Amino acid sequence: MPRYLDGWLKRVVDNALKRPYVSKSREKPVLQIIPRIEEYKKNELNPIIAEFKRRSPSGFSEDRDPITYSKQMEKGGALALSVITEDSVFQGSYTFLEKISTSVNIPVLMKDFVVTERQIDVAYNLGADTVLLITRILTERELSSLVEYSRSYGMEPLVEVHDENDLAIALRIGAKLVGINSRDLVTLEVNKEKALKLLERIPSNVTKVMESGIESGEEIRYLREKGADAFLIGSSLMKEPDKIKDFVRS
Ligand SMILES: O=C(O)c1ccccc1NCC(=O)[C@H](O)[C@H](O)COP(=O)(O)O
Repeated sequence: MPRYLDGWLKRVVDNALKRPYVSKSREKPVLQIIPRIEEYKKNELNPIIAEFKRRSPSGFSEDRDPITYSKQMEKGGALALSVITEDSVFQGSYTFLEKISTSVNIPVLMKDFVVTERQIDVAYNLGADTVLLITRILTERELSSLVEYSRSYGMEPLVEVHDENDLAIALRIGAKLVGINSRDLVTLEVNKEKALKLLERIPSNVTKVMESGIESGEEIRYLREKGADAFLIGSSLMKEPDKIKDFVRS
C-alpha cells in the first residue's frame, strides 16, 4: 500500500488502484531519455519535455487535439512528450497515451499517480518509454521496487521530488532521472525558490528535470545556468504551442 495520504491525493491514489489493466503487445523499442538530454545539451538546445494536459486541480483547462499538439511539439524540437493519463481529476486517459505514442517518434512519458506494477505494465503496453514515480505518495521500499520494475522494461523512470525528504529518498534509492516539481501537492502553490534550493543539492551524475510553472526562455536559460538538465512544461505550451521553438532554442 502507498504512503498514508488524505484529501484529493488519497482519492486520486484510490482511483489509481482501481484502474483497469490494458493488455496489448508492444512492437516499438523503448526510447531512452537521458542520452537524448545529453545530445540536446551538446547541440546547445534546451531539452524540453512538452506535456499534454487538459485539466488540473489548480484550475488549468485547455482542450486540444492530442495528435495535432504532439506532432507540433515534435516538429518544434521537443525532446519528449509527457502525457497525463490520470482520469478522475486531470481528465487524462490511456487512449491519449496510446494515440500520442503511435503518432510521434520521440520518447513519451506516462504521467500518472503510479502505485502498482500493473500501471507500469500498462504504460509499457501502450507505448510509453518511461513513467513518472512520485516520491511523496510511495514508501521508500515501494519507490525502490517500482524503479527496479520500470528498469526491467528498459525504462528509466522520472522520480519526482517536492522537498528535501523526498530528495534524500530519491538519492538513496539510486534514482538517475530526478524531477523537481515546484508545485506543492497539497497547497498546489508553485514555489520556485524552494525548487532551486533542491536543484543545487543534487549531484552532477543525476539528470535533473525542472517541473511546473515554467513560462519563458529567460527562465529556462537561468535554470540551465543553475544546473538544470531538462524542463517539463505543460500549461504554457498547451496555451501557446508555438512557444516550443523559442523554448528549445532560447
Ligand atoms: O498541474 C497541476 O495543477 C497539478 C496539481 C497537483 C499535482 C500535479 C499537478 N500537475 C502535474 C504536473 O506536475 C504539471 O502538470 C507539470 O509539472 C507541468 O506543469 P505546468 O507547466 O505548470 O503545467
